[in-house]
Amino acid sequence: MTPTPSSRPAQDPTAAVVLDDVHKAYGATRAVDGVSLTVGRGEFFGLLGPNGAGKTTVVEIMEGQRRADAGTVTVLGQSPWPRNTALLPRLGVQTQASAFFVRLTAREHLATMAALYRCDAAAAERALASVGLTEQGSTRVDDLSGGQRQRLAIASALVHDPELIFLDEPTAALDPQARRSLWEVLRGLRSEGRTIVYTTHHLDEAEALCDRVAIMVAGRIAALDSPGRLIAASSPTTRLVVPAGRLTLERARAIEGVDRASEEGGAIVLETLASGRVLSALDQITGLQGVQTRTASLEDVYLDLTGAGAPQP
Ligand SMILES: Nc1ncnc2c1ncn2[C@@H]1O[C@H](COP(=O)(O)OP(=O)(O)OP(=O)(O)O)[C@@H](O)[C@H]1O
Repeated sequence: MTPTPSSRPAQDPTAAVVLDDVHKAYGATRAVDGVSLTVGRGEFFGLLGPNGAGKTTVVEIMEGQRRADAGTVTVLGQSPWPRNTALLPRLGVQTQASAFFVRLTAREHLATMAALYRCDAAAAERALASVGLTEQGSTRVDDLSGGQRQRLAIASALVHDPELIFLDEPTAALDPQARRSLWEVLRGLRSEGRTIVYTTHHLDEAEALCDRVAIMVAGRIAALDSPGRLIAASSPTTRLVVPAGRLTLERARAIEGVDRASEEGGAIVLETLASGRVLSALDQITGLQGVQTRTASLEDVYLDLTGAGAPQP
């Protein structure tokens, strides 16, 4: 289905998840404070926000691990609470602290997971292949690299072919290469049309992978849309980066059309709403060689929404 840009729940009975005005408090802490959202079938949906924003609590409520204090929660057409055992096999859950049978091989581990879900060994083999671990099938879980273990954790969440998958920071603690290679696995899941709720602190990742993202701040949804639309709707400011030693801050600030100038690692960063005018002034002063234009990213949107007073990781 086509994702809806609105943060209000669509009245779509076939949606994977519909939250309507969901609240959850722990004592005086309003962890979730009126969250409404819809995750469409086949959607790769990102949940972003600083530490303590309420992401985990929202996911736990969707998974049926926690009861919402108020509001309605519908997951695959059903209420996940009280714990709905008919729903559980339809969900796949990967957590940051995934439990493994460490003395088994990757293949044996998945075969055990498959058996727990009453699936056959072919299901384990398919899950192994879908995360690119077939070659490591005979490697003991203990001997897998960090990136391979994360793949195995994802495969464990996929083995029973669930309709809805929750992935919680699967790329946390991976080196940049392993992270990028896991992106390919995630892109593969996306192209298979799986419905995924994806929690991450990596904004580049959310921008690259997610159909839509919800940015949570202090228990509420501060923004919800596709990364592209969020970026397009954000500040129209362009940043021009002039290499070190070419321009003083004072001179930069005097250029007509420059709203703000700052120094970043020796380079001068100019913020402007009139990039054409400023670029031609720069051309006169220092030449344009090496001058970079930085367009807005999801990170800019995120920092705008969460920057002031928000708890930082
Ligand atoms: N079991 C609990 N008891 C009391 N307070 C809790 C509990 N779980 C979470 N909280 C509080 O609720 C708020 C939301 O926490 P939550 O873990 O949902 O946020 P989060 O966005 O997932 O954070 P992180 O990115 O650090 O995982 C925080 O203030 C947290 O301290």
